[in-house]
Amino acid sequence: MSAKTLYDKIWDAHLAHEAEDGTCLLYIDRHLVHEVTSPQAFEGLRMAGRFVRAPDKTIAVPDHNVPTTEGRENPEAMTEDSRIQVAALDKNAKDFGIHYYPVDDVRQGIVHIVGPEQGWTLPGMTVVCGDSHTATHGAFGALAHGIGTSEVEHVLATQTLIQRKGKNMKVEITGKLRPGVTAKDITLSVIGATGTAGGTGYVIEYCGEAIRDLSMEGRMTVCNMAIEGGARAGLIAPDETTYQYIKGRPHAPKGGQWEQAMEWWKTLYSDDDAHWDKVVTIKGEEIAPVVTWGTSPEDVLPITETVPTPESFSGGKVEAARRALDYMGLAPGQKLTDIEIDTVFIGSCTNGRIEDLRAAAEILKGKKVKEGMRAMVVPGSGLVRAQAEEEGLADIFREAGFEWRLAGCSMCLAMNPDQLAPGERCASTSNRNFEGRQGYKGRTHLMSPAMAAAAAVTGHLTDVREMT
Ligand SMILES: CC(C)[C@H](C(=O)O)[C@@H](O)C(=O)O
Ligand code: SF4
Repeated sequence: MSAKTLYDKIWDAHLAHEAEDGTCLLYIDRHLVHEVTSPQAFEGLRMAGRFVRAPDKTIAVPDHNVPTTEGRENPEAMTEDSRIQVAALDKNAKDFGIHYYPVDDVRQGIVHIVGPEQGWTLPGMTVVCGDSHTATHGAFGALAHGIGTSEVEHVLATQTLIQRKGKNMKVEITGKLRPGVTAKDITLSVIGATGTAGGTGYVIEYCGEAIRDLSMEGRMTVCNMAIEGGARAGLIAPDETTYQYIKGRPHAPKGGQWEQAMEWWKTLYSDDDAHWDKVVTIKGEEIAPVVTWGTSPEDVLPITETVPTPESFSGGKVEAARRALDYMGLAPGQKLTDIEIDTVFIGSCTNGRIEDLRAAAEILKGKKVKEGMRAMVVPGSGLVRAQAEEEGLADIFREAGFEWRLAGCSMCLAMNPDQLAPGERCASTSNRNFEGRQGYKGRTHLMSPAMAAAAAVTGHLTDVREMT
């Protein structure tokens, strides 16, 4: 048998059919559903008189539209569009008998945080969700594809997905990270190096010592942004860290089933002589705490740098950079640490997990946010929130002047009440800095939770290494 990558192995184990032209039918183990991309899919089923093929493998949770303030169960708290989408998910979950975490359930949260937390996401699985950041689940060594609404309907009805096989790309992060450098800096630096199209057509497997050293939270942060690098999915081979995280979670296998699962999980690695279509290697020691300066996740630089001149780029990127600087209200040559901010958002499926909150609280302990700063922490799930309260993190945030919110996508995207006003500038732990992403004419700088906390205190983008 020829050598295989981890991607090849999971793919082959789920291949139900391959047509002559290479179109394949993959069996899907887990289907995660949120309120934005599912209403038409369920409507399609209803109109065709079909049902959900595997309701036990289908898990729904509202996250994008939900307000993050107290009293949010009240329909009045939402815009009409949001209300309709959330009400549709409520009804569809009940009508079709799928697993559901409604807005008043402590387990509710961002779909990509809830899935792993509840033990739905397991190594070697195929996972889909009508959401581009499904890549997050790849941190468990699961093949996780973001899909569109028509595909959501197809998976609901058949538990299969039509796909073509992607190419294999290896991203190796060697050695150790330096102090102050986190998973977010890894994933942003990879995109900085490869560009937002660098992964197009590929499934990326992240490996190397710096990846192995990451917690599951950190690995999820890395895989979450595989999609921003253009890849179809991101993967990390499971190991002891993975098994420890999974063990005992509500839907994780137990007893004999655990042993059986482990037999399969232990085979989930890329063979030494497997073929890679593309390889990128980055030295862990050379990664710095980074921030984005522009309107694409690839517009990333170490915090010690200055805003680039558009002419320093080539091709179409010259004009793109000019436009980005204009939108961001920045001047070439300006020190990144001189950029003043008025808003801080800590949360999202990239950085809304307990470890992220711990890292931010560590910086904020005994400090106050800069006067006039609007700073909020939005835990990625109700359980993350509860744990943070138990650990005393919520008190640290509140005492520092942060708002302590309920779980949801929140200010990661402008689909709910948490938004930037035109011209506002945000230090954000989310994953996208596109024009208008956090609100019309809002300006976003992406960074790690520790860096965002540091900026909240000083009022400008800050090198977290100077905050101790
Ligand atoms: C709303 C949803 C379809 C979208 C996605 O696919 O990623 C959102 O989660 C995002 O992050 O932009
Ligand atoms: S937190 Fe942001 S990136 Fe993640 S699913 Fe929600 S909107 Fe998308």
